[in-house]
Amino acid sequence: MSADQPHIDISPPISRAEAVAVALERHGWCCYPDFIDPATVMALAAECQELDRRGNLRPATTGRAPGRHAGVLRGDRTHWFEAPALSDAQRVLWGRLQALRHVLNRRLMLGLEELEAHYALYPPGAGYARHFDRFRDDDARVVSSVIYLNHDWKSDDGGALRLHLPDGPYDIAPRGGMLVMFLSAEIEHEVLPALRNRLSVAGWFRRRSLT
Ligand SMILES: O=C(O)CCC(=O)C(=O)O
Ligand SMILES: [Fe+2]
Repeated sequence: MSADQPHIDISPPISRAEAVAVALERHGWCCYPDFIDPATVMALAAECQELDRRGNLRPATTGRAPGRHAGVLRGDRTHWFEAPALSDAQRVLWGRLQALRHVLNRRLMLGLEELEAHYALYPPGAGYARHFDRFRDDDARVVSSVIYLNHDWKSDDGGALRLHLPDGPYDIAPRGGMLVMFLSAEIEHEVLPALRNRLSVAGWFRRRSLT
């Protein structure tokens, strides 16, 4: 290679985070199995279940207005991560998501300044109707992420995340450790009801709000 040739290093192995950034740029979404290690997934699942046993998961709302009725739209119960007051398991996941934020900013120049995340538990039969993650009254959400915490999920347990892509619907089973990411303003999606509890951490990478 001559000295004046630009050298762009895209040779493998690229990191998982970089693979996610490349896929996001090309397709607007991506899914990455086993993105989070099984021990962390187990610890997060145990914590989510314990919070639910203690009544600390609350019926989810939609939009920013507190208490906005969501009952017909979504049936999950949630608990927000309250950084910097994070549990050990939350801190591991938070670190991975922040690392991802830096890579997305470096590779895609998205200007993502903040992260917000919550546990979500969908009891059997609960779903989330077709929607976009970007609110009408707040355009700060740029990239959505979901990490699933479900051990040994079977295809007939239901509970798929259905992405509505230009080519048609695409279903992703919520298997433990899987990361799904997509552009919040562009990919419409829904959660199909499941036969068993369906656990996850949903997160949003935000830029400074323009509205
Ligand atoms: O849990 C999922 O698969 C997606 C959840 C979702 O769409 C949301 O919380 O906005
Ligand atoms: Fe969503």
